[in-house]
Amino acid sequence: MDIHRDAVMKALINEQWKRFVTAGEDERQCFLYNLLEHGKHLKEKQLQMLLWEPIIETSDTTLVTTEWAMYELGKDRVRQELLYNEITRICGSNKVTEDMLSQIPYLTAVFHETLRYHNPVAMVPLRYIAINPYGCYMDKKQRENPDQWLPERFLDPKFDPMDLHKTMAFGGGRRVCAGALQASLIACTALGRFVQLKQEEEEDVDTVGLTTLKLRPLHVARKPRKG
Ligand code: HEM
Repeated sequence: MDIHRDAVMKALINEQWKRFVTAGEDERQCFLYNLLEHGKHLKEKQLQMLLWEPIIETSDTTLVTTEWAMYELGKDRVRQELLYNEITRICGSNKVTEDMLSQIPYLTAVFHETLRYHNPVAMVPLRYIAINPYGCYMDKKQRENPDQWLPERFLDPKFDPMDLHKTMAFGGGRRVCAGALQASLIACTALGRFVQLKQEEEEDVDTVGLTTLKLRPLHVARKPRKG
């Protein structure tokens, strides 16, 4: 793991460093440039870890939530159909975009219910105390059927549709997640697109081929098998 991480971070830093040489002032306004410019005392490993952590914490949480939502929808044909119909009603044959999300409440409900049911951050540190969200979410006194994945619970009028903090997934207080809106937009748009793709192009999508091409260089993936 260490070797892979080091190799990826080294390649990423080198790539960006080359870009910074020709980039304008505006394009240099980023976390990495500031680290490289003002963190000359940092060892290479420290630099890599400072970069690695936010990448993983922001992309892993969002990706894992999207994956769990797809898993739950994949198991639940009825709710998958419901979501598909709602998306089609709003978007027609167009692809889901971020600006349409506020009109598709079931999609955001799927996102929030997935955060509740498969919380990607197991412990939420509120600095002086740590909260166990799973314990709170599964409390039968607080929620009906807490052990079931039921997105409709977040359609209850007691929840503000635009509230990103229907669960404790993004923490709270001063250190509340700075990317909650972005995570919600990315995950919901991706989910919406996957559901559209699944229903409309089910027959055409060669998922095995796609994965193979992504994971292996093209010339290797295309090499005909012997025998
Ligand atoms: C589903 C996805 C995500 C979840 C569940 C999540 C959860 C959290 C939690 C619980 C914290 C608070 C940690 C603490 O109290 O120390 C946090 C902090 C933070 N998150 Fe997220 N996060 C997600 C996605 C993102 C994304 C996409 C970004 C950026 C684009 C982001 C940026 C941040 C930042 C910068 C902080 C630190 C805030 C601070 O300490 O002032 N997060 N996140």
